[in-house]
Amino acid sequence: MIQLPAAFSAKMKRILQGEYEDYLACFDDERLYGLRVNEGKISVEEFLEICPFELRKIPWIHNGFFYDGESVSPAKHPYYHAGLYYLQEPSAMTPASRLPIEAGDKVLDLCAAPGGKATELGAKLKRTGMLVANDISNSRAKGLLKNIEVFGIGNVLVLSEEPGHLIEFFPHFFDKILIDAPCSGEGMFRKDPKMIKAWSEESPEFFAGLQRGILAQALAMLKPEGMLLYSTCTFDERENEQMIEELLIAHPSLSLKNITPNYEGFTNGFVTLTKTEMPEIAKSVRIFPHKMAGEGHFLALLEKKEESRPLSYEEATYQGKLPVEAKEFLDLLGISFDKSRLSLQKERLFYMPEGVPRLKGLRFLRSGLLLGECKKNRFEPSQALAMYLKKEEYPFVLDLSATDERVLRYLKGETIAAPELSEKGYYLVCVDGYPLGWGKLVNRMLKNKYLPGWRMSC
Ligand SMILES: C[S@@+](CC[C@H](N)C(=O)[O-])C[C@H]1O[C@@H](n2cnc3c(N)ncnc32)[C@H](O)[C@@H]1O
Repeated sequence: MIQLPAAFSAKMKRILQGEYEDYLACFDDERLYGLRVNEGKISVEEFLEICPFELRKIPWIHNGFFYDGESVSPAKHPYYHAGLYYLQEPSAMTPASRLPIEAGDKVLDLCAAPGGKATELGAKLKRTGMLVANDISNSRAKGLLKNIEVFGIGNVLVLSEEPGHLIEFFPHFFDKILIDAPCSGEGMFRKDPKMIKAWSEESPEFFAGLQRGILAQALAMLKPEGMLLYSTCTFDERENEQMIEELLIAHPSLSLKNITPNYEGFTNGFVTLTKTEMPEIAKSVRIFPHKMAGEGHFLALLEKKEESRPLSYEEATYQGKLPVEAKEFLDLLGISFDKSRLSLQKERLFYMPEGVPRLKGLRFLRSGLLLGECKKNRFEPSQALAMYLKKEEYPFVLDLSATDERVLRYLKGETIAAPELSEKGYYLVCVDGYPLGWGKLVNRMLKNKYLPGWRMSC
C-alpha cells in the first residue's frame, strides 16, 4: 500500500472528493511506457510498417503509442539512435501536442530540458521558422541539445539562461511559447516514488513563486496574437488554476482557449478551485491517472489579444563567406542554402534560422545547425548535419538494414568493412534509410565518424 504524506492526501481528498479512492487504487496499476514518433523524419504510417516491437495507440496523441517496457527496450534499437522516436510518459506528450504550431512560427520552449516537448515542437515546425529551447540548468541543457540534434532539428537556438535575461533579446518576438514549468511534481508520485520523498507541504507555494516569475517573463516575449501553453505535472491549485486565474486578472489582453482536440479522459480545470469562481478556467485541462492512462498533469492555453507593435529587436547579419572545401561539400547536398544565413565562427560553420536577433551576451549551447568544421584544406561534416539530412539529400550513402550486425558496431564507434563501396570520402551511414552519422571510406573500410559522446556502450 502506497504511503502518501498526510497533507498531500488531505488535499487530494478535498480536490477529488468521491474519486479519491479511485485515485489511490491506481497506484497499483502497471507502469505506463510511451513512445512518440518523430514526424520530422518519418510518418506514423511508415513507422508502423517498420517498427519491430508491439505498439498500442495512445488515444489522445496522434503520434503517440504505448509499449511494454517490461519486455522491450526501444532505447537500444538503432531507430532510436536515428531519431525516429522519443520515449516519454504518455501524459507528458499532451502539452506540445496541444500548442498549435504553424509553418514559419517562432517558438520558445522556456523550460525545455531534456527536450520531451521541444523535440515535438521542432518536429512540428518541419524545418521552418525557429525553435528557441532554453533551460536554466546548463547540465540539463546539454541533454536537451543532444535530443534536439538526434531529432534532426536544425532551425534552433539552444540556450541556458535565466528567462529574465532573454527579454532584451526577444521582446514580443515569439508566436508560440511553451512553459512546462518546474513544479511540485505531485502528478509523478505514481511513476517516480522519489518525488514523494522530495515533496513537502511548502513545495507548491515555493514553485508557485517560481512559476509566477517565469510566466511574467514569458509574456514579455510573446507577440501580440501569440499563444502560450502553460503546463505542470502537479495537482495543487496554487500552481494550476489559481496561477492562471491570477494571470488573467493581471493581463486583460489574455484569454483562455479551449484545448483541442478534446479527449474524453480530460477533466475540465476546476472553477471551484479558483479564488474568484472564474468560469473561464474550465477551459484548462487536468489529467488524472484514475481517469485516463497517464500521470497527473495540468494544461492551460492562453492567447494574447493586443494591438500589434513594431518589432524592437535588431536582426543579426552574417558574412555568408565560405572556404572552398566547405562550399564544395555543401554543393553536394540537395538543400539550397540561403547564403546570408551561413555563419563561420572560428572553424565552425553554422546555418542560422531566419530572422535571428543579435545574440551577443547570451549563454547558448548551439546557435543554428552546426554544418561542420573547416579544417586546414578540408571540411568535416558534423553529426548534427547527418541527423538533419534525409537520405536522398546526400549522394554517398551506406544504407544498412537494422538486422545488419554492422549497425550496432557503427553505433559503438568501431571501424566497419564496406566492400560494397568504392569511392573515397564521406558516406552518410543510414539504418533502413534513416541517417545515423558519417563514416569516411579508406580502402573499403569505413572509418567511424559517429560522435564519440553519443556512442553506445558495449
Ligand atoms: C518539468 S521540467 C521540463 C521538462 C521538459 N519540458 C521536457 O518535456 O523534457 C522543468 C525544467 O525547468 C527548468 N527550470 C527551473 N527553473 C527555471 C527557470 N527559472 N527558467 C527556466 N527553466 C527553469 C528545470 O531545470 C527543468 O529542466
